[in-house]
Amino acid sequence: MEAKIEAFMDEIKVRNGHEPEFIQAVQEVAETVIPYIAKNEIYNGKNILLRMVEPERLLSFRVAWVDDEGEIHVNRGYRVQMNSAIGPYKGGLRFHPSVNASILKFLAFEQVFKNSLTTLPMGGGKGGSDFDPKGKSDDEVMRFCHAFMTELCRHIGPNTDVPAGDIGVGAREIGFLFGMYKKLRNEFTGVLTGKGLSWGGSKIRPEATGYGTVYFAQSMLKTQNKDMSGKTVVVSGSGNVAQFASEKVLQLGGKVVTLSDSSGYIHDPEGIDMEKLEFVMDLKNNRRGRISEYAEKYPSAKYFKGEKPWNVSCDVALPCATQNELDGDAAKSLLENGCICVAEGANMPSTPEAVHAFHDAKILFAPGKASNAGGVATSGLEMSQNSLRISWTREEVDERLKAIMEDIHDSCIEYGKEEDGYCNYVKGANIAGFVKVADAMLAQGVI
Ligand SMILES: NC(=O)C1=CN([C@@H]2O[C@H](COP(=O)(O)OP(=O)(O)OC[C@H]3O[C@@H](n4cnc5c(N)ncnc54)[C@H](OP(=O)(O)O)[C@@H]3O)[C@@H](O)[C@H]2O)C=CC1
Ligand SMILES: O=C(O)CCC(=O)C(=O)O
Repeated sequence: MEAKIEAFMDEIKVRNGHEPEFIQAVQEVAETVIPYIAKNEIYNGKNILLRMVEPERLLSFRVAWVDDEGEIHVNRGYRVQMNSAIGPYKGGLRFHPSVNASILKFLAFEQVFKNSLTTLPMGGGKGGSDFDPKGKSDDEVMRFCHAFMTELCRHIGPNTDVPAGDIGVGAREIGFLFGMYKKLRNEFTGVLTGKGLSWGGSKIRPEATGYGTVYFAQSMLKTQNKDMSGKTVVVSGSGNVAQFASEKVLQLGGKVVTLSDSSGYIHDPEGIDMEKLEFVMDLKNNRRGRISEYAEKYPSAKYFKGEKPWNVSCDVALPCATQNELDGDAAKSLLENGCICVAEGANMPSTPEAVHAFHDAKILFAPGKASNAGGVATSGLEMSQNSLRISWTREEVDERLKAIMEDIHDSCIEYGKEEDGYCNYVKGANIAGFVKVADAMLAQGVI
């Protein structure tokens, strides 16, 4: 079996040799799905996985825009339309200077499995740009978003491809993108999710990724007759996912002791309560400041410049910032300090070495494609509400989100439980996500 996986990966490396993040994401899937294919006759000889790793379409385009001083800038825009076997392409847009084809292909590939797990009819895609919104005025961000959409609008639509937010793309950017789409196409449709509540957005969508991650962690803890109450929780990031994961932990009686950004982390041993979290939300969402300001405001906290929070002792860790932010050494440190549960809010935040360490220690570990699927699931609910032209209540959406996260947990258990009773959630998520997409691909023939 190892030789089979190696041969498959050799082929992937030849075609995508300069794309390390994409190769990393494919390797993780190949290790769990290829043995499953081998045992299941219907998938044999169909080259399904080889077809799944090749994007159906990869668009790259110039985005030219003018800054406040009248200077012209050029960025690169992308949309990776990875797989549409079970529904229109669906997945976020990322605006960050690190964005390139490798990062977007890894994200789009993971999105295919994640969207399949939600039980909703959504294919997988991802897009974005190397544009850096940091330090830009609202007018500059608006001009960039408008320029980006003048090209993207030709390739998306409510039944074709429905983008949303990701790193660097929040409510402000979705508004500018939606405005330009509506103007160019002269139609008011659910072409983007994460919209404002007065113009087609869904209640709970802003909260959904963070809340869903904690609901998933709660389901994992339940398998050991434990829950979030009284747990000390280390969170990384301080953006959308980190903020609402922290809020849900607090609501469930846990104690959040860290938050971070790309400059460093804060440790508040007294806990980040709701009032302190509201300060962070205003700092990050309105004033667009740095997390170091938290330690200036609250003397109970210390700021650690240039460091990550994984040395802080905790019961539960929620990496909610970015890919590969938690490496093998960080995993060792978490384990030594008593961590029993890791649920990824970010996409692929744990390196392969970290994942192996968690599995070897047999702690509860959930990969992002399962635990952070609440965001895209609620985007799917936003699409349903747009189609029906109705708006569900907060309670209704939250109940559906909870039910979807429980379903995903059940699927991971179904496909990931090992002989000794340990659940390998990575294996479970990969196989459960694969089966639905592969069956649809088989039914639709070689296209
Ligand atoms: N938004 C959503 O609905 C979903 C998001 N995700 C994933 O969750 C993660 C966070 O996204 P989201 O909260 O929406 O994004 P935001 O832009 O709101 O926040 C991102 C956070 O991560 C930090 N960060 C970004 N890049 C780095 C880096 N290279 N090193 C260290 N810290 C970094 C940012 O710090 P700084 O401000 O300094 O850049 C910020 O605190 C991403 O992996 C995303 O793909 C997954 C599912 C859905
Ligand atoms: O809501 C969406 O469509 C996208 C969410 C997303 O980008 C993700 O799940 O990583």
